Amino acid sequence: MAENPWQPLLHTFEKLSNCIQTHLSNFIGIKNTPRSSPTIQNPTSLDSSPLITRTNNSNLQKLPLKDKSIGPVTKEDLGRATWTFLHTLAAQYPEKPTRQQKKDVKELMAILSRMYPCRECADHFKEILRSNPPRAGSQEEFSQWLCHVHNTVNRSLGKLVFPCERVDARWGKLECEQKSCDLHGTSMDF
Ligand SMILES: Cc1cc2nc3c(=O)[nH]c(=O)nc-3n(C[C@H](O)[C@H](O)[C@H](O)COP(=O)(O)OP(=O)(O)OC[C@H]3O[C@@H](n4cnc5c(N)ncnc54)[C@H](O)[C@@H]3O)c2cc1C
Repeated sequence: MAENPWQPLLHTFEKLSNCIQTHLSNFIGIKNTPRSSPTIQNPTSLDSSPLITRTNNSNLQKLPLKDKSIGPVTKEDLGRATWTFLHTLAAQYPEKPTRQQKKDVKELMAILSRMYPCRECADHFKEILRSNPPRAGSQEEFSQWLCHVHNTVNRSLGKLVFPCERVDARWGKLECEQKSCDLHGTSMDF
Protein backbone atom coordinates (compact mmCIF):
# COMPACT_ATOMS: atom_id res chain seq x y z
CA MET A 1 0.00 0.00 0.00
CA ALA A 2 1.29 3.51 -0.85
CA GLU A 3 2.66 5.50 2.06
CA ASN A 4 0.41 8.20 3.48
CA PRO A 5 1.66 11.48 1.92
CA TRP A 6 0.98 13.26 5.25
CA GLN A 7 3.17 10.81 7.18
CA PRO A 8 6.45 12.84 7.10
CA LEU A 9 4.59 16.00 8.07
CA LEU A 10 2.81 14.24 10.95
CA HIS A 11 6.11 12.76 12.09
CA THR A 12 7.75 16.18 12.13
CA PHE A 13 4.77 17.61 14.01
CA GLU A 14 5.01 14.87 16.64
CA LYS A 15 8.72 15.54 17.14
CA LEU A 16 8.08 19.25 17.48
CA SER A 17 5.28 18.66 19.97
CA ASN A 18 7.50 16.33 22.08
CA CYS A 19 10.24 18.91 22.03
CA ILE A 20 7.93 21.70 23.26
CA GLN A 21 6.52 19.39 25.94
CA THR A 22 10.02 18.52 27.17
CA HIS A 23 11.03 22.17 27.40
CA LEU A 24 7.85 23.14 29.23
CA SER A 25 8.24 20.20 31.62
CA ASN A 26 11.83 21.16 32.41
CA PHE A 27 10.75 24.72 33.00
CA ILE A 28 8.09 23.82 35.58
CA GLY A 29 10.13 21.01 37.12
CA ILE A 30 8.12 17.95 36.00
CA LYS A 31 10.04 15.14 34.40
CA ASN A 32 8.74 14.36 30.93
CA THR A 33 8.22 10.82 29.66
CA PRO A 34 8.30 10.43 25.88
CA ARG A 35 4.85 9.89 24.34
CA SER A 36 5.89 6.74 22.60
CA SER A 37 6.69 4.85 25.83
CA PRO A 38 3.91 5.22 28.40
CA THR A 39 4.90 3.45 31.63
CA ILE A 40 3.50 2.77 35.06
CA GLN A 41 6.17 2.46 37.69
CA ASN A 42 4.41 1.46 40.85
CA PRO A 43 2.47 4.68 41.29
CA THR A 44 1.26 3.89 44.78
CA SER A 45 4.45 2.87 46.53
CA LEU A 46 6.97 5.33 47.95
CA ASP A 47 10.09 3.48 46.92
CA SER A 48 13.64 4.77 47.12
CA SER A 49 13.08 7.08 44.18
CA PRO A 50 11.64 10.46 45.09
CA LEU A 51 9.64 10.40 41.87
CA ILE A 52 6.63 8.43 40.70
CA THR A 53 5.54 7.84 37.16
CA ARG A 54 1.96 7.61 35.98
CA THR A 55 0.56 7.05 32.52
CA ASN A 56 0.65 9.80 29.99
CA ASN A 57 -3.00 9.18 29.27
CA SER A 58 -3.96 10.67 32.62
CA ASN A 59 -1.50 13.41 31.85
CA LEU A 60 0.22 12.80 35.18
CA GLN A 61 3.90 12.31 34.73
CA LYS A 62 6.83 12.19 37.12
CA LEU A 63 5.88 14.19 40.20
CA PRO A 64 8.25 15.06 43.04
CA LEU A 65 7.35 13.33 46.29
CA LYS A 66 8.34 14.18 49.82
CA ASP A 67 11.36 12.16 50.85
CA LYS A 68 11.82 11.59 54.58
CA SER A 69 15.50 12.49 54.35
CA ILE A 70 14.66 15.87 52.88
CA GLY A 71 11.75 16.66 55.18
CA PRO A 72 11.66 19.52 57.67
CA VAL A 73 14.65 19.77 59.99
CA THR A 74 13.78 18.83 63.57
CA LYS A 75 15.12 20.41 66.74
CA GLU A 76 17.15 17.21 67.24
CA ASP A 77 18.66 17.30 63.71
CA LEU A 78 19.59 20.92 64.17
CA GLY A 79 21.09 20.21 67.58
CA ARG A 80 23.21 17.30 66.33
CA ALA A 81 24.46 19.32 63.35
CA THR A 82 25.30 22.30 65.56
CA TRP A 83 27.13 20.20 68.14
CA THR A 84 29.07 18.55 65.29
CA PHE A 85 30.06 21.97 64.04
CA LEU A 86 31.02 23.24 67.50
CA HIS A 87 32.96 20.17 68.67
CA THR A 88 34.78 20.00 65.32
CA LEU A 89 35.64 23.65 65.63
CA ALA A 90 36.98 22.97 69.13
CA ALA A 91 39.04 20.01 67.85
CA GLN A 92 40.51 22.19 65.11
CA TYR A 93 41.10 25.15 67.41
CA PRO A 94 44.80 26.07 67.70
CA GLU A 95 46.86 25.23 70.77
CA LYS A 96 47.86 28.85 70.90
CA PRO A 97 44.99 30.90 69.52
CA THR A 98 45.38 34.50 68.50
CA ARG A 99 43.61 37.28 70.38
CA GLN A 100 41.20 37.50 67.44
CA GLN A 101 40.40 33.77 67.56
CA LYS A 102 39.59 33.95 71.27
CA LYS A 103 37.37 36.97 70.60
CA ASP A 104 35.70 35.12 67.70
CA VAL A 105 34.77 32.17 69.94
CA LYS A 106 33.10 34.51 72.43
CA GLU A 107 31.25 36.29 69.65
CA LEU A 108 30.19 33.06 68.00
CA MET A 109 28.69 31.79 71.26
CA ALA A 110 26.97 35.12 71.88
CA ILE A 111 25.54 35.09 68.36
CA LEU A 112 24.37 31.49 68.79
CA SER A 113 22.60 32.46 72.00
CA ARG A 114 20.73 35.16 70.08
CA MET A 115 20.22 33.66 66.65
CA TYR A 116 20.12 29.89 67.11
CA PRO A 117 17.04 28.96 65.09
CA CYS A 118 15.18 27.37 68.04
CA ARG A 119 13.96 30.06 70.40
CA GLU A 120 13.78 27.96 73.59
CA CYS A 121 17.24 26.47 72.91
CA ALA A 122 18.76 29.89 72.29
CA ASP A 123 17.26 31.29 75.50
CA HIS A 124 18.42 28.26 77.43
CA PHE A 125 21.91 28.57 75.94
CA LYS A 126 22.04 32.26 76.89
CA GLU A 127 21.39 31.30 80.51
CA ILE A 128 24.07 28.61 80.39
CA LEU A 129 26.60 31.07 78.96
CA ARG A 130 25.83 33.53 81.73
CA SER A 131 27.04 31.08 84.36
CA ASN A 132 29.71 29.50 82.09
CA PRO A 133 31.38 32.21 80.00
CA PRO A 134 33.38 30.79 77.07
CA ARG A 135 36.90 29.67 77.87
CA ALA A 136 39.04 29.40 74.78
CA GLY A 137 42.62 30.11 75.84
CA SER A 138 43.81 26.89 74.21
CA GLN A 139 42.49 23.95 72.23
CA GLU A 140 42.11 21.86 75.36
CA GLU A 141 40.45 24.60 77.34
CA PHE A 142 37.91 25.28 74.58
CA SER A 143 37.03 21.63 73.92
CA GLN A 144 36.65 20.94 77.66
CA TRP A 145 34.53 24.02 78.17
CA LEU A 146 32.31 23.02 75.25
CA CYS A 147 31.98 19.47 76.55
CA HIS A 148 30.91 20.85 79.93
CA VAL A 149 28.38 23.19 78.33
CA HIS A 150 27.01 20.39 76.14
CA ASN A 151 26.64 18.27 79.28
CA THR A 152 24.68 21.06 80.93
CA VAL A 153 22.24 20.91 78.00
CA ASN A 154 22.25 17.09 78.19
CA ARG A 155 21.36 17.14 81.87
CA SER A 156 18.52 19.58 81.38
CA LEU A 157 17.09 17.25 78.70
CA GLY A 158 17.50 14.16 80.89
CA LYS A 159 20.25 12.76 78.64
CA LEU A 160 23.39 10.94 79.72
CA VAL A 161 26.42 13.01 80.65
CA PHE A 162 29.38 12.57 78.32
CA PRO A 163 32.80 11.80 79.92
CA CYS A 164 34.79 14.89 78.94
CA GLU A 165 38.14 13.10 79.20
CA ARG A 166 37.01 11.22 76.08
CA VAL A 167 36.13 14.27 74.05
CA ASP A 168 39.25 14.09 71.85
CA ALA A 169 38.51 10.48 71.03
CA ARG A 170 34.94 11.38 70.00
CA TRP A 171 35.69 14.58 68.10
CA GLY A 172 38.93 14.45 66.15
CA LYS A 173 40.31 16.93 63.74
CA LEU A 174 38.95 17.00 60.22
CA GLU A 175 40.64 14.62 57.85
CA CYS A 176 42.07 16.99 55.29
CA GLU A 177 44.98 16.41 52.96
CA GLN A 178 48.21 18.10 53.97
CA LYS A 179 46.58 19.73 57.00
CA SER A 180 44.80 22.12 54.66
CA CYS A 181 41.89 22.47 57.13
CA ASP A 182 43.97 23.37 60.17
CA LEU A 183 43.33 26.70 61.83
CA HIS A 184 46.54 28.54 62.46
CA GLY A 185 47.16 30.15 65.81
CA THR A 186 50.06 32.25 66.88
CA SER A 187 53.53 31.67 68.21
CA MET A 188 53.23 34.71 70.45
CA ASP A 189 51.74 34.68 73.93
CA PHE A 190 48.67 36.81 74.44
C1 LIG B 1 23.43 25.37 71.79
C2 LIG B 1 22.35 24.31 71.83
C3 LIG B 1 21.31 24.40 72.73
C4 LIG B 1 20.29 23.46 72.73
N1 LIG B 1 19.24 23.60 73.59
C5 LIG B 1 18.21 22.73 73.53
C6 LIG B 1 17.06 22.92 74.34
O1 LIG B 1 16.97 23.87 75.13
N2 LIG B 1 16.03 22.03 74.22
C7 LIG B 1 16.09 20.97 73.34
O2 LIG B 1 15.15 20.20 73.26
N3 LIG B 1 17.19 20.76 72.56
C8 LIG B 1 18.22 21.61 72.64
N4 LIG B 1 19.32 21.41 71.84
C9 LIG B 1 19.43 20.17 71.04
C10 LIG B 1 19.99 19.03 71.91
O3 LIG B 1 21.17 19.43 72.60
C11 LIG B 1 20.39 17.78 71.08
O4 LIG B 1 21.25 18.18 70.03
C12 LIG B 1 19.23 17.03 70.48
O5 LIG B 1 18.30 16.70 71.50
C13 LIG B 1 19.72 15.72 69.82
O6 LIG B 1 20.37 14.95 70.83
P1 LIG B 1 21.21 13.64 70.61
O7 LIG B 1 20.91 12.74 71.77
O8 LIG B 1 21.03 13.09 69.25
O9 LIG B 1 22.76 14.06 70.73
P2 LIG B 1 23.41 15.47 70.83
O10 LIG B 1 23.23 16.04 72.19
O11 LIG B 1 23.00 16.32 69.68
O12 LIG B 1 24.96 15.12 70.67
C14 LIG B 1 25.50 14.69 69.44
C15 LIG B 1 26.64 13.72 69.75
O13 LIG B 1 27.62 14.43 70.52
C16 LIG B 1 28.24 13.55 71.47
N5 LIG B 1 28.12 14.22 72.77
C17 LIG B 1 27.09 14.20 73.64
N6 LIG B 1 27.36 14.94 74.69
C18 LIG B 1 28.60 15.44 74.50
C19 LIG B 1 29.45 16.30 75.27
N7 LIG B 1 29.09 16.80 76.45
N8 LIG B 1 30.66 16.61 74.75
C20 LIG B 1 31.06 16.09 73.57
N9 LIG B 1 30.31 15.30 72.81
C21 LIG B 1 29.09 14.98 73.28
C22 LIG B 1 27.52 12.24 71.40
O14 LIG B 1 28.33 11.36 70.64
C23 LIG B 1 26.25 12.56 70.65
O15 LIG B 1 25.79 11.50 69.87
C24 LIG B 1 20.34 22.36 71.82
C25 LIG B 1 21.41 22.27 70.92
C26 LIG B 1 22.40 23.23 70.92
C27 LIG B 1 23.53 23.13 69.92
